[in-house]
Amino acid sequence: MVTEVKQYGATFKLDYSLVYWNSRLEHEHLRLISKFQAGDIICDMFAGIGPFAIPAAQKGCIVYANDLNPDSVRYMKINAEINKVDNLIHAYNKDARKFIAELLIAPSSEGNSLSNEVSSKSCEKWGMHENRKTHFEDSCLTDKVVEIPEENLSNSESIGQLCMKDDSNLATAKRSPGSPLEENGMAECASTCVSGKKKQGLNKRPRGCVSINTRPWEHIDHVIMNLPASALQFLDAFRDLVQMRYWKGSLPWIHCYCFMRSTETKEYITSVAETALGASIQDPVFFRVRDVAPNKAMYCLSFRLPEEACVTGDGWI
Ligand SMILES: C[S@@+](CC[C@H](N)C(=O)[O-])C[C@H]1O[C@@H](n2cnc3c(N)ncnc32)[C@H](O)[C@@H]1O
Repeated sequence: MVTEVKQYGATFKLDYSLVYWNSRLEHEHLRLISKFQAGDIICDMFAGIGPFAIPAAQKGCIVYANDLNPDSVRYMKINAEINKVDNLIHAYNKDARKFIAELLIAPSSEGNSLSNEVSSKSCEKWGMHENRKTHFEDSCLTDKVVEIPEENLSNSESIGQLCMKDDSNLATAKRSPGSPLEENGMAECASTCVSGKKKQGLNKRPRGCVSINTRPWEHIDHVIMNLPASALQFLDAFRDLVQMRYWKGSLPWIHCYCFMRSTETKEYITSVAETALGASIQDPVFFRVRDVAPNKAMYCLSFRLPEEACVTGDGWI
């Protein structure tokens, strides 16, 4: 049965029989999003119909959101449109390991750039249906301008500080022609122009426009992993994935949801995460989300991806 629910000002259309929805997570969605800032690049590996992705995009974040369930992705796209943030959310329907590997894979060689034609094709594939295609093609090949209320830009994110070099050819991603990214159109459309001004149309460039051209293998601010029963095991996907020679700025925060039984400890959960990552975690932060049974609670384990888990040399794996 298709229904509509509201959370923190966003509307979500969904069919309970086809997709996951838990209204008891509303506070947790809000808590995590409160840590994001306009312009942040967010990667949601288990996005469902978008309860993290959509409010994050409403805040002005660029979101790469994935779910294995095609119905979830279908509703996520519908909800992105309903909430008018479809220009900030890039939706994928893949297994989470494949998704993160393809999103973060770095170019095989500098200067091996694909043509605009490839980017355009990728963007066509990204389109939800025919009448959206022009919009996505346009937005991939030119800057996108989105409307963000002034109050969503904090003082530290004044337009001048956020503004980066304009690069409307971001879509010409440096990929080898055989890359799966070419086929799937991943990471091609991250050139987003964020405007603090109200009432700006798509592809119009206002004065004071903020352009964010960072590609996901260069920088991601936060990764969300809300699949509490097994997200810890998915951390192995990050082993040797980020290449430090391409990475700009701090490594991402990973927010990995998990269950903890009363017989288990935070140290034990951390050790499970470290084993999966193949690296030690510095200063893990645990947040108790809710009790799910008398002896079992849901937690969010947050930590910065350790450099030890990344490729630090010049080598290409
Ligand atoms: C607990 S729900 C979380 C959904 C949403 N993030 C939320 O907070 O409500 C987990 C989601 O992970 C998806 N999922 C399960 N296994 C997956 C996998 N291997 N790769 C990607 N997504 C997966 C499910 O379809 C489901 O939508």
